[in-house]
Amino acid sequence: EFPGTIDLAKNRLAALANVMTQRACATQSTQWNYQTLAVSVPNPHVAHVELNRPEKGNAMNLTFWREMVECFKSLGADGDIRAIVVSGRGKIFTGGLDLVSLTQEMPDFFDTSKDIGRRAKSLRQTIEQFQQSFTQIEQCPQPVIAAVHSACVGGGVDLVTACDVRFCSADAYFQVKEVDLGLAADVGTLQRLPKIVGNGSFVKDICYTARKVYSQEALDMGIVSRVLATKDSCVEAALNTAKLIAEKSPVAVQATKESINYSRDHPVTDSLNHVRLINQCMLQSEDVVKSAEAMLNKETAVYSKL
Ligand SMILES: CC/C=C\C=C\CC(=O)SCCNC(=O)CCNC(=O)[C@H](O)C(C)(C)COP(=O)(O)OP(=O)(O)OC[C@H]1O[C@@H](n2cnc3c(N)ncnc32)[C@H](O)[C@@H]1OP(=O)(O)O
Repeated sequence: EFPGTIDLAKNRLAALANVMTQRACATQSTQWNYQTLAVSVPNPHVAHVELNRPEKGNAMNLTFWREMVECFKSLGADGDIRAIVVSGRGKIFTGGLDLVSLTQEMPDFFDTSKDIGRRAKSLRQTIEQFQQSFTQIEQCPQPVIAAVHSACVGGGVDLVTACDVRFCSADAYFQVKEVDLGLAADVGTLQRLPKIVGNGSFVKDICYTARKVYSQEALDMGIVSRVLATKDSCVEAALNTAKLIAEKSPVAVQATKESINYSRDHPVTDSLNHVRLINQCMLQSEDVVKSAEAMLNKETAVYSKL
């Protein structure tokens, strides 16, 4: 009877909902304060982690290695976050291990006055800590999407191989650069890349030669699943994919990540048993009923915080 009044009320409610969503996103993003990473929540339930040393080519110093663990532990434990995008600020995605910090912040590496056994032990601990920086991405329950532009060198390849999904821009290249520095890659590439691309000859080709793999070859060989024209369109595509994931049941998505990752490292029979154990719990989730009802009623299901 009062169509004008009803429309007005509807518009006000929509505006209010919009403001509340923006406030929720802003409140969430203030809890992550880092020197080498910028974390924001551009869409509800979606976190965007940007490597944030653009003036240093997002090179990985000691602070970065520590903050990656803190950041992904914190995001992983956040029941409001359902998908995460990782990209790099500035001209390049990352130049990898900070070669300046290697000499300035990690003097133990080169201190020949110390006993070899003690130096080796200290180095082993450092490598383990650095490995954890990227293993934390794999262990975080939410899917992580890498959006790579321009150079992704050394530690950058270690980082993106720990992510669940990789997109890149047309100008991107991947370089397993370690042999050029006289070392074997040791923070994940040699372990994860063969399982991503499934072509041992290609993996050894690029790891022995440190040659650059440009976007088209990266797509052909399965390092990435999409190539976008520019950095901006690449980040946008990653955020859109994250948004799509965030609309699904977080129970279903996180169990899916856990099962795929487990199956990568175990025989099929063990993996089938593993998913049985997950689903004997998760099939009882309210999300299953909600999803079925929404499907039958041609509605969109809304899932509660995990
Ligand atoms: C326990 C071990 C754990 C991990 C091990 C990881 C191994 C590796 O990561 S090996 C790879 C090491 N990285 C490199 O060898 C790359 C060195 N950088 C470059 O070759 C180039 O910078 C580039 C990545 C090709 C980018 O070139 P360009 O686009 O021309 O930019 P630049 O002007 O060169 O760089 C801008 C700015 O960033 C600094 N920078 C870039 N990468 C690094 C780095 N890896 N370490 C320290 N600094 C880096 C570069 O010096 C520039 O800074 P200025 O102050 O302007 O000089």
